[in-house]
Parts: sequence; structure tokens; C-alpha cells
Amino acid sequence: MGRSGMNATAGVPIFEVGLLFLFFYFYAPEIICLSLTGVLQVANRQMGSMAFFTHHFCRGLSSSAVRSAVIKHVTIIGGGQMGAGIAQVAAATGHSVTLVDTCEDILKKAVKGIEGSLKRVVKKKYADKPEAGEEFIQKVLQNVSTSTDAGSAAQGSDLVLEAIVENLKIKQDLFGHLDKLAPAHTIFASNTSSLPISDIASSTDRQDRFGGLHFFNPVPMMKLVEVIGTSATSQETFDALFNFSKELGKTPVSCKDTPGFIVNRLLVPYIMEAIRLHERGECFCHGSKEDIDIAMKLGAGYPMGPFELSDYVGLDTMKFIMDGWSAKDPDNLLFTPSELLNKLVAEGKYGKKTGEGFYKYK
Ligand SMILES: CCCCCCC[C@H](O)CC(=O)SCCNC(=O)CCNC(=O)[C@H](O)C(C)(C)COP(=O)([O-])OP(=O)([O-])OC[C@H]1O[C@@H](n2cnc3c(N)ncnc32)[C@H](O)[C@@H]1OP(=O)([O-])[O-]
Ligand SMILES: NC(=O)c1ccc[n+]([C@@H]2O[C@H](COP(=O)([O-])OP(=O)(O)OC[C@H]3O[C@@H](n4cnc5c(N)ncnc54)[C@H](O)[C@@H]3O)[C@@H](O)[C@H]2O)c1
Repeated sequence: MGRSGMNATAGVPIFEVGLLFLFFYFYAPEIICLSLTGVLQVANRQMGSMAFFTHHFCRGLSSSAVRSAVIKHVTIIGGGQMGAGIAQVAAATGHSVTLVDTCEDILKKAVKGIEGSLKRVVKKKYADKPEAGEEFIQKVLQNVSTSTDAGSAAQGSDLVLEAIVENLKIKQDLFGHLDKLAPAHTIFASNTSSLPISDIASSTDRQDRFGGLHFFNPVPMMKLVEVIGTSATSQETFDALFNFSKELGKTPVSCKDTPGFIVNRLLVPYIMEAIRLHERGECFCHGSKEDIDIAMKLGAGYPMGPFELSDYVGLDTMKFIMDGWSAKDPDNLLFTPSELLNKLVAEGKYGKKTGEGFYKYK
């Protein structure tokens, strides 16, 4: 048989195959891991719960498995304004996306919102070619599927990105659960506005494959993504998230895992000071929110004033941010809670999404 070690019955060159395996194991382990994960995922669907096996089998290869991770299949959890927006831009740039939320009604609304937003994009981008525009919309929508089962969606994903409610415990519970189900190579990321990424990641055993991807609202229009690495995030994971942001047509900036990263570190105190200014009635014409909005738009060149922007972001999200930060740093005057903000939220006035916040939208 000689050196090639050909198996006489099966006709398989065992020695060459062995060499090939060793080569990929040492130089391109991700190929082995992804192939095995793919095979096991097919088995998963056929045989029920193989996820546990997939997860633990590939774990040994995991630390190097994301060396040059390619993100193609994305699960986005939370189909609200941010999740739907991220799903839209990921699908529009050729990624296959599964959008997950708690019930079908929310998912239907999210897909309708994506379609509406795509129509606005197409109106500009394909102004002279409406048929090509319609074709583009259909193509993008075909890249989006929906699910109420985060666990099974995660099993086929290269990236799981959450955009659910701004609550540490709920985010930790979600990722702790998904960590047991997702393949080893899957990167986890959070779109949190204000929570430490390392705190969210601590509920998993994949802190090296965990980072932050902070998008801005409205996602289809806003060009920035803050990419956050913790002290445990591997360089490979960070690079994969950074490249993914570029693939989405965004401009990524690199951030440390510090409160508010870059933008919200500056934006939160600004918005809260505007609200306090209004509460104190210090401005010239009765300190009206309308005046403050006009002043900041015309005087500082902002596209929206602080009250318009608050209503756009969602007052519930703002309150989650403020409560979290003031609990952590109660003596910091920048994080003093606002009675007005708390009152509006208690009344269910969350801004544009509920029809009323600082302003009325009905
Ligand atoms: C206390 C805590 C506070 C901090 C909270 C932090 C939150 C978070 O973590 C960080 C953030 O996101 S911070 C927030 C960061 N975000 C900001 O700071 C946002 C600041 N605001 C802006 O940049 C602009 O006002 C907008 C771009 C929103 C709208 O543009 P505009 O010129 O004022 O007015 P327009 O007439 O409406 O739209 C014009 C055209 O734009 C297009 N288009 C718009 N929306 C679209 C969509 N969803 N889809 C597709 N396309 C969309 C469309 O072509 C439309 O034309 P159409 O004929 O109407 O279809
Ligand atoms: N609103 C903004 O401007 C903005 C900008 C950047 C980042 N963020 C962050 O993005 C996240 C989402 O914000 P949003 O404004 O899209 O909120 P949203 O209220 O519009 O949407 C949140 C969605 O998550 C769903 N959800 C909640 N818990 C869930 C769970 N366990 N599993 C599946 N789905 C769940 C809700 O049903 C809802 O549809 C927050 O962490 C927020 O801080 C918000």
C-alpha cells in the first residue's frame, strides 16, 4: 500500500487526508470548526437537540476559530426600532437575517416597518428606476426571516446581536440561555446604549467572542457604529465586528467598554441638562421645550432639538439609561433623575413610538 496509506476497501487515501486535517487544524481551524458546525447543524435539524454536542465539540477549537470570521448569517433579537433597522441594513447588504421577538404581531409590524423604510430609501436611490427599486426591496425582504424562538435562530448564526430592552438582567438571561445553544464560532454582540458590555458578557462562557455593536437611530440613515471590545474580547472577534460594520456601509469607531462609549457619554448629559433647563424654566421665553429645540437646531446645527430627539429615541430607554447610571454613581449631578421624564414614562408616554412624549404625534 506504501506511504499513501490507501484504504483498500473504501479507496480513501488516509495518510493524505490525515495530513490535510492536520494542516487545517493548525493553520485554518475555523474551516474545520465551521464545517463540523455545519454538519452538526444539519444533524440538529434532523435529530432534535444536538446543540449541546455541537457547542461542546467545537469549544476546543473555539479560541482560534474566529481568526478571520466571516459574518454571513445574522440573528437579531428584538424587532423594535433598532433591531428592525439593523436587520434592514444587514439584509440590504446581502446578509441572511433572522429577526426575533417575543410575538408574531411585533414581528409583522417590524417587517412592515422595514418595507416602509426601504421604500423611502428606494425613492431616493432608484428615483429614475422604480422597477429596479421594487426588485431591490423584494430582494432585501427575501433575506429577512422572522422567529419567536431565539435559541433555534442562534443555532444557524455567525453573529447574534441583541437589541432588546435596556435591562442588564434581561440581556444576561438571554445570552446565558443562547450560550448553551449557539455554535462555538458564533459571535455575540449587544447594541446596548449604556450598559457595560463586560457585565452582559459575564453570563456566557464566550467572553472572547463577545463585543458591543452600538448603532444609531434611525439605523438606515445614521452612518456611525461604535464597536466595543472588553478586556476579554479577542482581536479576531473585534476585527470581525469592525469589518461587519463596514460591510453594512457604516463608519465604525473603536471604543473602550466605558459608560456611554463615546457618543452617549456626551449626549446623555446634554439631553438631561436640556430637560432640567426646561424644568427650571430658566430660558428666556418661559424655558419652553420648543425654544430649546429651535435654539439647538438653528444655533448648534443639530438636525433635531433635544426634546425631539428624546421622543425619537424613546423616553423609556432614556429612563432605563438614567436609572442605571444614577444608581451606579448617585453623587454625580449629571445623572440626577428628572421628575418630568419619570412622570411621562409612568404615564406610558414613551415618545414617538407610543404617540406622545414631550410632544404629541397623533
Ligand atoms: C438620556 C439618554 C439620551 C440618549 C439616548 C441614546 C440613544 C442611543 O444609544 C444612541 C442614538 O441613537 S442617539 C440618536 C442619534 N440620532 C440622531 O441624532 C438623529 C438626528 N436626526 C436626523 O439625523 C434627521 O432628523 C433624520 C435623518 C432622522 C431625518 O431627516 P430629516 O431631514 O430631519 O427629515 P425627514 O424629512 O424625516 O427625512 C428626510 C429623508 O431622510 C430619509 N429617512 C429618514 N428616516 C428614514 C428611515 N427611518 N428610513 C429610511 N429613510 C429615512 C428619507 O429619505 C427621508 O425622506 P422622505 O421623503 O421623508 O422619505
Ligand atoms: N432607541 C434608540 O435610539 C437606541 C439607539 C441605540 C441603541 N439603543 C439600544 O437598543 C436596544 C433596543 O432599543 P429600541 O429603541 O429598539 O427598543 P424598542 O422598545 O423599540 O424595542 C425592543 C424590542 O425588544 C423586544 N424584546 C424585549 N425583550 C425581549 C426578549 N427577551 N427576547 C426577544 N425580544 C425582546 C421587545 O418586544 C421590543 O420589540 C436597547 O438596548 C437600547 O438602549 C436604542
